[in-house]
Amino acid sequence: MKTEYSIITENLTKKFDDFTAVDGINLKIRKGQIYGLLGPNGAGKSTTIRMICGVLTPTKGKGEVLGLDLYSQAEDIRQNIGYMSQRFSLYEDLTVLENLSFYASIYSLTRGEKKERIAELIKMAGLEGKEKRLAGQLSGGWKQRLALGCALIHKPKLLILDEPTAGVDPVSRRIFWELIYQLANQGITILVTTHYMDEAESCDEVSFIFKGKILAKGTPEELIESKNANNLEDVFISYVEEQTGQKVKTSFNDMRFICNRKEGRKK
Ligand SMILES: Nc1ncnc2c1ncn2[C@@H]1O[C@H](COP(=O)(O)OP(=O)(O)OP(=O)(O)O)[C@@H](O)[C@H]1O
Repeated sequence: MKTEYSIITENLTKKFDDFTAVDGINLKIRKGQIYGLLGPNGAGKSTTIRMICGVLTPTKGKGEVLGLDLYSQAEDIRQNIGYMSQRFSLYEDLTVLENLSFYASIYSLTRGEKKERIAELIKMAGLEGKEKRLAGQLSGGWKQRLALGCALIHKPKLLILDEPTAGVDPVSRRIFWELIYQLANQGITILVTTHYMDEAESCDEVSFIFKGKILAKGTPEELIESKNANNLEDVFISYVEEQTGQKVKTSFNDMRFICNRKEGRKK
């Protein structure tokens, strides 16, 4: 498989007993790309990610991550990627510094490397002055950036983010995405799942997953054009409607209109 790609999967499939959660997924993610996986709840995004991270063995198909085989080199994959889940994987009763230090030990950084890297990451995450705060006492946005720092401690070339901005405020989301851009500009490949369509539009390429299958993939511009839509949210809804045969009743604009009318009636 070619080395210009950080992730390649062919017919990647995962079954849980008789249920097929991921059904023949083909991905080619170039080095340095920000790649988004989109899809409704239960579509199979996290299961796909867990296979790519080397924590879940596929039922069928093949794949390479950073040139490493998904089956025979899963442990090497786990060591070489950065992973951040929506639950942030922090130790809430440890301080900011202790969390970073803990992750540095897991990846066997030397004492010198550890000190230097932790200082870099504290700065990157804007956590200066908060080093001695317990992670559990940080607000959502700070926790999120600390978790990102922990995921980057060993300078991974591939960063995998599973709904990293779920539950954080809009300002924190923007700050987080600025960091993501900076990392991509440094050549780090980023695979991210999100339910936020503004975030999806910030990706270089995206795939829509529905019931374990990829329905469409391309740049956000290509997908918007292909459906003659105004934005990725409308494209997403259009695919869901096609697949379920059910019309999603109203756009947000229509809803605002309906609410205004109701307000009007009350007066
Ligand atoms: N360990 C498991 N055993 C059985 N079924 C599972 C398991 N893990 C996931 N599933 C099922 O596989 C399907 C896909 O789940 P997955 O978590 O990958 O979806 P998702 O797209 O990440 O959803 P969300 O957006 O809600 O996080 C779901 O129906 C889920 O219930």
